[in-house]
Amino acid sequence: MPDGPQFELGWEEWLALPDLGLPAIKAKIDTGAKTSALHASVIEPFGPVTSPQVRFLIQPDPNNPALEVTCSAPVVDRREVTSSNGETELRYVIETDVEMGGRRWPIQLTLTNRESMTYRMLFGRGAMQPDMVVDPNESFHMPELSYKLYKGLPKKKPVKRPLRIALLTREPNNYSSRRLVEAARKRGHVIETIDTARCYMQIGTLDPQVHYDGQALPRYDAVIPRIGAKITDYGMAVLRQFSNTGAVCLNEAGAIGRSRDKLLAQQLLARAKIAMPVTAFAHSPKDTKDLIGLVDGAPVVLKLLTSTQGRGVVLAETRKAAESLVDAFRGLDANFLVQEFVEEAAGADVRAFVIGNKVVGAMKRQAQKGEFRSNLHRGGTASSVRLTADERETARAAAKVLGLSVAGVDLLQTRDGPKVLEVNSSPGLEGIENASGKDIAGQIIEHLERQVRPLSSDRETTLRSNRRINVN
Ligand SMILES: Nc1ncnc2c1ncn2[C@@H]1O[C@H](COP(=O)(O)OP(=O)(O)OP(=O)(O)O)[C@@H](O)[C@H]1O
Ligand SMILES: [Mg+2]
Ligand SMILES: [Mg+2]
Repeated sequence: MPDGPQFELGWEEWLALPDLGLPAIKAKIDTGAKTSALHASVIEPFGPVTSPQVRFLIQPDPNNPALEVTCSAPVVDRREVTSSNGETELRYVIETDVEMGGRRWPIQLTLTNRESMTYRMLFGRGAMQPDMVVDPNESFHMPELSYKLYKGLPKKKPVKRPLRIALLTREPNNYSSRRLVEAARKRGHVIETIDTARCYMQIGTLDPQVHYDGQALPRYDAVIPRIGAKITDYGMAVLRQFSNTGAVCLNEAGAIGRSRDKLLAQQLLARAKIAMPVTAFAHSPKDTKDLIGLVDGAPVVLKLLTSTQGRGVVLAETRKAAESLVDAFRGLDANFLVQEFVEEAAGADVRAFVIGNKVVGAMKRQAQKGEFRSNLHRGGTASSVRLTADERETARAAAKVLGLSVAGVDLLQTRDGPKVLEVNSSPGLEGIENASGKDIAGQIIEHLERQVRPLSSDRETTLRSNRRINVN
């Protein structure tokens, strides 16, 4: 440690990033991290090959998402960074000045758009000067700043203009795709249908692109993912690449992944105290009896994890039947879950359609006589329904926990209130539009319009150029 007076930091500090136009940021000081990180969104590269830049959006105040600042900075690198939750991400690295306690010096920052971080900035040891020490018991050793410093900065409004939208789907002609295309065109946007499975990409460039049929796709303002269960993993990779190009994704790849992994989704919902039917999973065949006991014995519902449209969902009325079914599924090497049978739902469930933290429509599906599965593909019928406040709140919360901005939340109506069956990240539009009589496709496009940021003039340069920059 150097002699002389030390520059002592607490474990959280206010600082400024003047070159980015950020007069006040609350940062977590983290000597366990080498690299510093800034929580940004809508990260997009621009500028000439010789001096690449990146533009991004910052919401400095975690409690005021309406406060947004658009920043730009020179890119010095792209780097693989593993964050504290273990996920590895390819991030832009920028260099900019930091100001703290009357000092100003250049630091390197990576840009990440992980959702919901309490601190907008992580100040790592790589950014610390030789005489700096950190007192883990103290907060705010440096002079306190305030978000009030942002007052007077010009406000950015979402601009009404024709958007360039990509609809990622393998089924361009189904009802949902046709309605989304129609709704986008009606509102003056340009929308192209793109087959997810035909997209390919080169990873690790400063200028991410998605290729299709021998050509680089243009930059889209927004992408609507309608990713089928069969290509979830590849579809998520394609979507992440689109996100890297600066496109707004209607649902993020991570959120789609969380909802598709039924075990993970159930665990996340349970952790958020969202009511669900009692559910159990096991891996070893030795635990069959105990597994059925965990959900209180027969009758139970067994579900193949790869099931869709009700096909892999069976009711075992007796314990014996449940045991033989479990054994049969095991013999087929199938992954499945065992769930308490909610008899009073009486063959009905409720689909709540969530867009941007609001339930915009709902329908009740009733199974045909002698059937407990209400799926429309199994002969169920749909009708419009008015949800209770509890049902609306449960649906909204379930979508939020998984990070989905558009979701179809399926609920069973039980004696103890609504219980979540599952959350769909690409909910179909046909049943809900017909039953509710609402223009759900139009509302989805309207939601996208609110998410897309205004263009600045130099964005046009990026649109035209087809350059590719290798960092190494
Ligand atoms: N625990 C339960 N108790 C009573 N009824 C149930 C239960 N689980 C499912 N059902 C009925 O069976 C139907 C199908 O179940 P579920 O939605 O879980 O599977 P799925 O439709 O095959 O999956 P996906 O919706 O992903 O295609 C539900 O819509 C509901 O009507
Ligand atoms: Mg279902
Ligand atoms: Mg589903």
